[in-house]
Amino acid sequence: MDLQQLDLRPRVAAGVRRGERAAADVLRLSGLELQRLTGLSLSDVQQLLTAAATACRPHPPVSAILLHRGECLRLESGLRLSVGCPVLDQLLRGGLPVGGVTELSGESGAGKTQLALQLCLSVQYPAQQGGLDSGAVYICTEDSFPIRRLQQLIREQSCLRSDVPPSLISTLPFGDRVYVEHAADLDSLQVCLSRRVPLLLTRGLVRLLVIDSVAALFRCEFQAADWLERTKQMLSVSSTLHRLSQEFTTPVLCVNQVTHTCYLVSPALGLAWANQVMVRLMMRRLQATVARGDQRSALRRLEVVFAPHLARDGRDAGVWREGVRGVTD
Ligand SMILES: Nc1ncnc2c1ncn2[C@@H]1O[C@H](COP(=O)(O)OP(=O)(O)OP(=O)(O)O)[C@@H](O)[C@H]1O
Repeated sequence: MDLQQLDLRPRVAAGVRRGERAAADVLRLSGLELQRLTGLSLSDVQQLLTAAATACRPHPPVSAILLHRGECLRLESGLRLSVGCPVLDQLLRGGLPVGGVTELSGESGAGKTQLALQLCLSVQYPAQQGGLDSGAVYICTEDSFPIRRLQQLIREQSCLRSDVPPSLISTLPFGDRVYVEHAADLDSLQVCLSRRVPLLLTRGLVRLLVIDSVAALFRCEFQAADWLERTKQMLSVSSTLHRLSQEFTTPVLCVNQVTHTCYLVSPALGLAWANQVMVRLMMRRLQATVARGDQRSALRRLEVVFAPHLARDGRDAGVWREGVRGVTD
């Protein structure tokens, strides 16, 4: 934000021109430093600081009455994006939280991509059906986007979502509202997150951001000795994701891989990344199989590893033609 754009008294504006600082820089300086740089009095510096702080604040303050009337979506902590399956929604108390980063980790073939695709369709339903009435942006980092599987999931929506009137399902342009991006390295990811994704969010075209997978980028770009740079880049990506999620009340889903150490399977990227996610889910592929009609599936288990609002728990599930569904008996 340019300080010249602020609504300032002429004397203060003249002082600002002498100081040649941006609004964010001004807030990092003490009152005395600002007085020295601008030649302004203490009360003028106070006015300058108030104007700069107001300009830098991303959201206006919210009063209790606005919250009570439900007029501030951004602060409604209860808002969730349904997974599209009542059993899994029950585990997640309604689905993914809209403000924060959710990580879904698991071994190859566990079904992470299947669940992520399902969320890209679920987000398109109206709020009454657990959606957010908008599209999704899906950033692939390693594999190409599974377009044929997405088409199959779209065809099978009426089977998965028997709770939704078929007339509504047939009117939703599912395929048109999944925006696919490819980011093969960290620079492309940052460009995508800082330019293209905010455009889609600002225009209201998407209300879900998926990165599949986040580990791939950090695994291939850094050697063990580059841990400091790797951590810096990881924090930079995660802070961008948090900002987008908070600013646009949008759930962010990061698919992550796992590392095997002795007999332990743990999510990749270590503690530095673990501290950046709000909800960590883990999907496991078990030995047993389950049947449903004419279909068979390897049994999966979706577990909550940590979340501020959820207990550690899990549900069994299967991956079917129509998508991922919890198994109840
Ligand atoms: N059309 C389908 N019908 C039924 N099950 C399917 C279908 N397509 C994929 N699956 C199941 O999903 C599994 C693949 O899941 P998915 O691609 O989500 O794995 P992943 O956890 O993302 O693995 P990776 O980390 O390797 O990408 C397959 O092994 C299969 O069991």
